[in-house]
Amino acid sequence: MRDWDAFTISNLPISSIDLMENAARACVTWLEDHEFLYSEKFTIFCGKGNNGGDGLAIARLLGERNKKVQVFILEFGQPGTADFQTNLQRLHGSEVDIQYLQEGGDLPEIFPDSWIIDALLGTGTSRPATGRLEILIDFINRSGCPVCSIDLPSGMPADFSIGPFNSEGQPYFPSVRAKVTLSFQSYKPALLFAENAAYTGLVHLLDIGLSSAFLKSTDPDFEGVDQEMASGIIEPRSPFAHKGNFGHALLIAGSVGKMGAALLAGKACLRAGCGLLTFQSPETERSILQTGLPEAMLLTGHIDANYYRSIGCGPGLGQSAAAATLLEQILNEVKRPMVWDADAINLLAVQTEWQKKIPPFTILTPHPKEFDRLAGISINESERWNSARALAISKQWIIILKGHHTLIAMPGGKAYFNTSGNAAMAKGGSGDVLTGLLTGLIARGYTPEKAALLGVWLHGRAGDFAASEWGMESVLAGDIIDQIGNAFMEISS
Ligand SMILES: NC(=O)C1=CN([C@@H]2O[C@H](COP(=O)(O)OP(=O)(O)OC[C@H]3O[C@@H](n4cnc5c(N)ncnc54)[C@H](OP(=O)(O)O)[C@@H]3O)[C@@H](O)[C@H]2O)[C@@H](O)CC1
Ligand SMILES: [K+]
Repeated sequence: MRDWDAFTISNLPISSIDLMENAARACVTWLEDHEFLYSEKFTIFCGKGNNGGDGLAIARLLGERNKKVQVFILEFGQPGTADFQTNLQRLHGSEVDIQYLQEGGDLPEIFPDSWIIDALLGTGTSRPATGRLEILIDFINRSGCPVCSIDLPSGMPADFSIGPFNSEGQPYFPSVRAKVTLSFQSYKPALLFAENAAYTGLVHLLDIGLSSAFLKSTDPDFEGVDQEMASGIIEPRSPFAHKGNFGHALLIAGSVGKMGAALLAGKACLRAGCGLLTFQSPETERSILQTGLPEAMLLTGHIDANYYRSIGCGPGLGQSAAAATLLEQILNEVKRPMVWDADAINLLAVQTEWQKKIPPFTILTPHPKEFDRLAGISINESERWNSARALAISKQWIIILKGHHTLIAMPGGKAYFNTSGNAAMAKGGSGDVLTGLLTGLIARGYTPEKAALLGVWLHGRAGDFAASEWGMESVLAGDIIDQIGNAFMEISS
């Protein structure tokens, strides 16, 4: 982010103070467009870095709109940054009340019915808050006033989880609890971790005019998957092709009582566009599969695994000895990337000698608990993300770590986070849909890397369409499948 700022300042005719003004204006415009400006009073807490400079500029702009504004500047024992000082001078000419908070001094008296603007610390946070800063963060959190944090909730480091949490529920990094966080230009990793969400509140990204040339000139090792990226991956379906051109997928899925998972994966697999689908499932469950998904075939005997263009393993498979034998046979025969999920991953965590047989670029789709079984327990989400990235490199697997912002860690070291999807998808069966979709996309001809990015995006967008039809509480995994077509059409047009 700092490199991006510096690139913009040296390549665009814009100074850092003007960039700060852009940032403050973007915040106030957002506030004007939302309920915040119905409030007449604002209490603004500023540090002495550039985040505090943003707070001072916001104070001036709110003052110009005839709002009642109090500013409290926390003395860190350092002079402010140059842009902080410039904004302090600009503010001195206004009606805004400015007070300084000293180490050891009294806590401030604030308007009880104001909104708090939190501009104590931003991306410069380098360590857990202590002393006066920690006391002030606690004071803000107990004030009962709604809080709007600028760039990041103060105290939250830009790249990490604020946890682990102690027995009283206090995080290792004491942080402001915001109702809304207005962040500049791009997601900081901290804004993506589910365990930080109670502190970030709703996150809104604001465009402050950072140079797009910078993004084109670099290949960041961490990037968001968005509609533009998904549209760039999708390949049109040739009008001259037949079903054999779109690949034959094999799903090793289902066991007694868990055939629903197999069906969900199978339907999603075919919705991904592949030509043919065969299940390897228990013979006794034949009628469920053939009634539930007549488009698919069923295999109960020996598998010639190399016949299939893609293989997905795990949905509803269970962890029986028979399932383990089947997977071991697959591992001994198959040399091309597969998709492994659910019980296949749980078995892999136990049968550690299998791990070296997993073909490179195989996609694994664990949820956090499955991942911890595979890679060891992480103390927080940022550690888990780092662990997933390291495992993807060391094993040459593609790891899709499912979550609110699903992480996609590539064997080459690059990682992506997904920006589609919603909490309505946190229900049984949703993961089976993703596994089927990924298996179908590989059969359809996408490389595993492209299938991972496209599949995760489509799955999330289908979930978004399903949530807008059924509401956040009532989406079923099958509803996600029904919307895969709409998600495809959105990025194909
Ligand atoms: N660059 C630009 O053009 C633009 C930047 N913008 C804004 O700038 C923000 C980044 O500004 P920044 O780099 O000055 O960092 P910021 O977070 O304000 O403070 C760092 C200071 O805090 C200190 N400190 C750290 N941790 C601490 C702790 N626990 N307890 C106590 N002190 C602690 C740290 O001390 P140090 O670690 O060096 O000892 C340093 O003195 C960014 O988030 C955005 O809001 C926008 O205006 C857009 C244009
Ligand atoms: K802040």
